[in-house]
Amino acid sequence: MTQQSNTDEIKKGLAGVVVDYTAISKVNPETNSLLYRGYPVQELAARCSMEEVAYLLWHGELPTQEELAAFEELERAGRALDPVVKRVIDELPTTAHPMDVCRTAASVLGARDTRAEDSSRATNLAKAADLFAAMPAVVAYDQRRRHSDSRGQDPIEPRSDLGYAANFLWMAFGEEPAPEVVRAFEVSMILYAEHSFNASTFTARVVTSTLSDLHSAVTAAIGALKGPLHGGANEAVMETFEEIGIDPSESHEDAKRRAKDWMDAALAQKKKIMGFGHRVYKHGDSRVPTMKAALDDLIAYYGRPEILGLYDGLEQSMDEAKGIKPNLDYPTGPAYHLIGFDIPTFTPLFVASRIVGWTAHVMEQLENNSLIRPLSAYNGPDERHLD
Ligand SMILES: CC(=O)SCCNC(=O)CCNC(=O)[C@H](O)C(C)(C)COP(=O)(O)OP(=O)(O)OC[C@H]1O[C@@H](n2cnc3c(N)ncnc32)[C@H](O)[C@@H]1OP(=O)(O)O
Ligand SMILES: O=C([O-])CC(=O)C(=O)O
Repeated sequence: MTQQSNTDEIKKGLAGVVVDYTAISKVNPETNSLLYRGYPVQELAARCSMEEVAYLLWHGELPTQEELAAFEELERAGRALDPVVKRVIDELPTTAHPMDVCRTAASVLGARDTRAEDSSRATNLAKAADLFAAMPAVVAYDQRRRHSDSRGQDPIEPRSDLGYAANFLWMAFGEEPAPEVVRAFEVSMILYAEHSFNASTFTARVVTSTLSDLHSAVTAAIGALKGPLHGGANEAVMETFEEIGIDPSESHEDAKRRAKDWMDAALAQKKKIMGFGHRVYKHGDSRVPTMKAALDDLIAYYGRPEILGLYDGLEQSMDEAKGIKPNLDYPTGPAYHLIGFDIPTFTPLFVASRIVGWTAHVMEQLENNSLIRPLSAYNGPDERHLD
């Protein structure tokens, strides 16, 4: 291959490159749709629990009642914070970003897993279910310890009478959450669970393609999700809201006006606005209407119309100025804020959900593996010699 033909083939950021098949989800920007194993994500979000969706993504079919009961039992049994993970977290400074804490926890759980070198499908399914069950306690405990005095706040014991989403909120806040809040949170978890070959999932597949283990793939994927061009954008959205200023006594219209002014000034300075744009969807993210409806429910439940004013103001002025639409991180940011999570916890919430998609892709990659190793076009100095 000549240098010239090599260069012609370069696709920066792999934009538009199809690298493999997947049967896990279908992102279709033409129809603005997202299917998990063939089911529209909107239908799943309206009718299913997070546990059912996790089962579907891993197994390819929704569980029967018996299969669901068995999976729920397994998930509930694995919720407690691992004592070694707790000790390691306690050694980390409370200034550590919660994504670094999640990444460390995934790595510690891998090092403690006696099945580490077994990558059979049955073992990987068990490892995936364990990680899915374990991560909420990590996220919840880390938020609690960051808001306590130097002795730390004890983790809240999980409740086996609550579903995945309700128990997650219980462990984070120590209060039984209202059904409206649980439902909105569960919808966000379902929407975040899977999205084909996004950057973090591709990272997991690259690691898996070397025949490394599932926990290594998830640990690397967490690192990829952290960046603001990917999962980190949900935190950046809320930082934007805070920069504009949140005033619960303000009307929807006043908040909207201030948000529009902020956006016009930011775009005039050519700033990139987090929570807008997408590599695949160019006419709007298929998941946003469903998450926006969940956000509307939270705004009504908490009585916070000014949040909607900020949301509408930014969205409208971005649309008018550049025609760029919000992505899923745009409605989840204010939704998590209303629920009571602090901003650095937002991307770890994404982790807890996306563990499902990452691990489904780990198993799919192994079913028909080929080492992922693209080529590069060299543009460094010509050959030279030491003399
Ligand atoms: C769950 C998720 O991970 S969803 C993604 C979350 N990430 C964000 O919200 C970060 C903000 N958005 C972005 O940075 C981008 O839209 C990305 C990275 C998501 C997608 O990027 P790409 O497909 O590479 O599009 P690209 O960055 O080339 O943008 C195309 C044009 O739109 C502009 N644009 C895209 N997104 C934005 C944005 N959020 N704010 C301002 N301008 C934008 C670019 O500046 C570029 O303009 P130009 O052609 O005049 O240079
Ligand atoms: O698909 C992408 O590039 C990013 C995204 O929306 C996701 O991972 O959910």
